[in-house]
Parts: sequence; structure tokens; C-alpha cells
Amino acid sequence: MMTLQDIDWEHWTPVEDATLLFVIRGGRILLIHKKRGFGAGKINGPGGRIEPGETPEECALREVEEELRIRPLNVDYAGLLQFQFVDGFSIRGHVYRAADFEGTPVETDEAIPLWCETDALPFERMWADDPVWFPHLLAGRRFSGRFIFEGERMVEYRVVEEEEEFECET
Ligand SMILES: Nc1[nH]c(=O)nc2c1ncn2[C@H]1C[C@H](O)[C@@H](COP(=O)(O)OP(=O)(O)OP(=O)(O)O)O1
Repeated sequence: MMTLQDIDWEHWTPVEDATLLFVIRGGRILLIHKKRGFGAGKINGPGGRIEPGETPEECALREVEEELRIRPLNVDYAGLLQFQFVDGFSIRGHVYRAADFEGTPVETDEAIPLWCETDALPFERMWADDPVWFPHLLAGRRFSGRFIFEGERMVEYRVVEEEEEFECET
């Protein structure tokens, strides 16, 4: 069976590069019921694949616009997730947090908006890795995680908190 240690994570390049963006405001987090694509039927944050020529943050903003028709404000980088599936598929998730937004979330072809209390998240309907890194997300910390999946089953994981990047003035 594949383990985290079998992978050269520093040189690892994912088959797909994607984003997730979570609006967190007033003790609630804006999730979606994903109607189609990878992870359809699950509850997750809005997000999707990074397109050529786009930065991860641009993708995150575009996907939220497409899926919920809102514009996130006060966006900051939250973390990086690296998923290796035993069948050879792999995906990287660039995670962002937003403290505010403009507009009203609405249902689209891709998603149904779902506000959840941050202390009562529907983890049983979410990806198996989410309970592992959501505490960092909700606490405003930066994190990175590496995961081995076999289908929908999480086989192994490692999540660490990252130091904030400070700009040194010399
Ligand atoms: N294990 C996992 N845990 C998690 O919380 N989110 C995951 C995940 N694996 C994938 N995702 C998210 C990241 C990203 O937002 C989405 C996959 O993006 P995809 O681009 O494959 O989805 P779509 O088929 O909807 O793409 P687009 O057509 O580009 O919108 O699922």
C-alpha cells in the first residue's frame, strides 16, 4: 500500500491544480452542495480547476463568482493541500479565506449555497480530509497538508501549521 513516505513531495506535480475559497463571517461559513464535477454530491467550499494563465487567487475568485455569484472581499491565503490517489490521480488545492463578500449567494448550475455554523459542520457529507484541516482554517491559521486517498477513503495524512510569512525590512 502507498504511504506518504513513498512520495517525493518536494518534486511532486499534481495532475490537477484547483482552489477552494471559504467565506467566514459572523460565526458562519459559506459552503456549497456541489452539483457536478469532481466531488459532486458532497458539501465543500466553492472552487475548481485553475485555468492556464490564471493565478490560484484569480481562479478562487472566478470560481466563487461562477458558482455562487458573489464577490469575496478581504481574501487571504489559508493553506495548501496535496492529494495523491493510489490509482495515480493527484490534485493540489490552494485554499483561501474571505472575511466578507458582496452580493447574495444563489443556486447555480454548479452549486447550492449552504451557510453552516462553524461549530456544527456537516463533516459526514464532506471530503474525509476536511475535519483534519478545518480547525486551522477556522482559527485563521496557515496550514499545509499531504494526503493519500484510495477512492473516497483517506489512507494517511499529515497536516502542519505553517509560519506566517513576514516581510523583513532591513
Ligand atoms: N480531498 C478533497 N477535499 C476537499 O475539501 N476538497 C477537495 C478535495 N479534492 C478536491 N477538492 C476540491 C478542490 C476543487 O475545488 C474541486 C475539484 O475541482 P474540479 O475542478 O475538479 O471540479 P469541477 O469539475 O467542478 O471543475 P471546474 O469545471 O473547473 O469548475 O474539489
